[in-house]
Amino acid sequence: MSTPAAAQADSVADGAPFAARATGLTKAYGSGETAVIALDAVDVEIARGRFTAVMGPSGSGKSTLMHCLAGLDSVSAGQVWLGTTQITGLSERELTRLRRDRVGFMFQSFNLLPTLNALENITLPMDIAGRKADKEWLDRVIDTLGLGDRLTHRPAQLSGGQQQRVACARALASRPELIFADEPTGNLDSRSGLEVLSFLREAVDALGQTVVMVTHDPGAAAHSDLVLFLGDGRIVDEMPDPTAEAVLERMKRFDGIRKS
Ligand SMILES: Nc1ncnc2c1ncn2[C@@H]1O[C@H](COP(=O)(O)OP(=O)(O)OP(=O)(O)O)[C@@H](O)[C@H]1O
Repeated sequence: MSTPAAAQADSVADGAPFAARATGLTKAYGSGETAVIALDAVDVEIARGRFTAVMGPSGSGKSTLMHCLAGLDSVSAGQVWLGTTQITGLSERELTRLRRDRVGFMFQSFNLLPTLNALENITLPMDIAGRKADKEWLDRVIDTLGLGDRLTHRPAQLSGGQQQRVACARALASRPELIFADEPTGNLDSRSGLEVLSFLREAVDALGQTVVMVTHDPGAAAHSDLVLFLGDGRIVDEMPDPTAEAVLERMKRFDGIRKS
């Protein structure tokens, strides 16, 4: 979403005021009478250098929105841009390259490789792409995430919170334009979850990254700058500078609609 502050913070390599943008984004699964409209003509702008949370009831289209914005899923209608690049219409090969070069992902399951140590896991996507890490940036990410003394540990030797921090460092390592996090605290105890949220916040505030996070947790959403609320495949509300209480109250209104 555009705000004056976000517009000012726009120091973008490719000159686009938004990290991602969609217009008329529609996604249908199946066809005919059994078709499910997961996203219904959504217009959305993800401000650069900001932390955006996406919330809404189960089945409201949160993951679908994230997947379509990240070029992980095709759209049925509408346009999606990453920076100034229109990604709708790109070939699968072009999309793979774009995701690899410009997008970072964090999922609920950390997807770390058990035989590699923390540092090897962090640099794996770049190693696969044949790219050299920017050492200064990598050191800063590792330092910010407090992983300096854990780099030679394998995932089994790390706590859940530490593993998720490694996954966070992996998403940040190539300095992507945009990081998508899908329930990044879903599998963590509350202390580790809080740690990861603080680091995502830090990635935005100290490192200037852009983060989009799907979550069910009002406490997690309270770490963001802006919450987008999805209902039945549409963006039905938004809340700048959210608090956990205000988000919870807003979510209750979805329950009220369902029960009435
Ligand atoms: N591959 C698929 N095939 C058919 N329908 C799908 C598929 N993926 C999602 N859907 C449907 O699209 C709608 C939106 O799903 P989506 O996973 O985006 O919701 P969500 O808000 O992320 O839900 P949750 O909070 O439960 O993860 C749902 O009705 C879902 O059943």
